[in-house]
Amino acid sequence: MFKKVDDSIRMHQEDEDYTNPPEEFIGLSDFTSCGSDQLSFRAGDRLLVHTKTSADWWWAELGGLCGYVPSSYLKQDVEDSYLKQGVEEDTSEETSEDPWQDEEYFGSYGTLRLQLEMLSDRARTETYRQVILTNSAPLRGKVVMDLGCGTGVISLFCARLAQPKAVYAVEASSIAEHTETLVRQNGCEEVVTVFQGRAEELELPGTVDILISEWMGNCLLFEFMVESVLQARDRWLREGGMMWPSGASLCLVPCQALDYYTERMGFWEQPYGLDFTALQSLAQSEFFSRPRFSHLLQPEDCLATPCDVITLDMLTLHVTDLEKLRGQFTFIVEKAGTFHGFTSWFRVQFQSLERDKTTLELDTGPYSEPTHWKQTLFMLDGPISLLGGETVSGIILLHRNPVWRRHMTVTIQWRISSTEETGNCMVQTKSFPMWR
Ligand SMILES: N=C(N)NCC[C@H]1O[C@@H](n2cnc3c(N)ncnc32)[C@H](O)[C@@H]1O
Repeated sequence: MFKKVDDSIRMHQEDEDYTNPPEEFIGLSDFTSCGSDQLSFRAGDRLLVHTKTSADWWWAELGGLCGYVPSSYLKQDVEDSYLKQGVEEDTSEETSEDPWQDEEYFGSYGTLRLQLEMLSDRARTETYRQVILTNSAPLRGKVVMDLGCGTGVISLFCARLAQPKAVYAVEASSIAEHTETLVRQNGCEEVVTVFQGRAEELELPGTVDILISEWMGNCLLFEFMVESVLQARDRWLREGGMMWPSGASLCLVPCQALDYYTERMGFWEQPYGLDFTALQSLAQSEFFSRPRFSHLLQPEDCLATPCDVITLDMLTLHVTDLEKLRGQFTFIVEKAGTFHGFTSWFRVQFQSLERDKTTLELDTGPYSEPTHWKQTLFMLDGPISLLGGETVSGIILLHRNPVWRRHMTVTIQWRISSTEETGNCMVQTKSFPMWR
């Protein structure tokens, strides 16, 4: 909860534009402050927003306290604002927004562009093929659900490389209309049945022995398709059945990102001999306030040994666990360099159907063959020079958006302490909306 006013905050209040009276907003969900200048509130609280400092963070007041609040957690007080503007209250628009954005989401997956990107990802697709191939014997006679099958490639692997009793290929986007044809053209129609629709809404012929899905998004969870997988597990996976992937880990490392920093920030130093540094604060807000997807981290830019910060067991994970996931880290900086930010990626494991057989893994990190996800970069506001030997420790919070259910905010809190550090070192924190 925000308590003291330090210089930046005081400067901010002096900037207050008093010609614009504060607007009243209502909290859509609880928000717990992740930094000393943020303001916690509960769903239903009525906050006064004084300044919309940026698209994502607003300066607000509640009960005499002020602080930054995430704009995506607030809803205009329709009664109040419409009355002020004398606008006829029309909630139809407000309620028509689908929090899952399914039309846009499944619309994009109905295009070959995304399906091609996933199929062209050799490391991804070959891993799933190897999982089927190495488990072909125990797959005999089993019933498999392939959730989000897309073109059906995993289902076809099952039918062609093993002898399952049945494969239920479930796909909500319009690509499913073509999947039926692909199943027939590859002679798998006896085994593979395509079900077009959202997995949550479908009736399957019965329970399944294995639930296989390629559900992972950037930073592991973006899109939150994992919720659909867990719902399907709870409804269709038989007791003792197998989840593929069986486990998932989110990995993190402090890193250099000099090329990206130079390209987006350094550029303004002297373009064409001119001084454009006045644009650098805007550049920081525009380029560094959100994660950068598809960042290709070079191994030599890792400043420490990466670590798993969040680990999920797909058999025991609950949908409610997805609201807030927390991990912690302690990195020992292994070489001198510039700390530009943190990079994250994920690994997923496929436990063998046969006891004590090898667990296969898909690692999307910088030390493995690149995948279409690449990695996700979280840039600090400003680079920090490190000598080597320092400790970078802290926590990472994945806070699912209570309104936009495929989105989340990643908050990283860290402190840098060096061996000769005396007294308390500063704890830094930064929140990155992904994307709302
Ligand atoms: N990040 C990913 N791996 N995305 C793959 C998503 C694939 O699964 C499909 N899909 C996602 N959620 C669902 C669902 N609840 N039901 C059926 N298909 C789904 C989607 O249309 C696409 O073909």
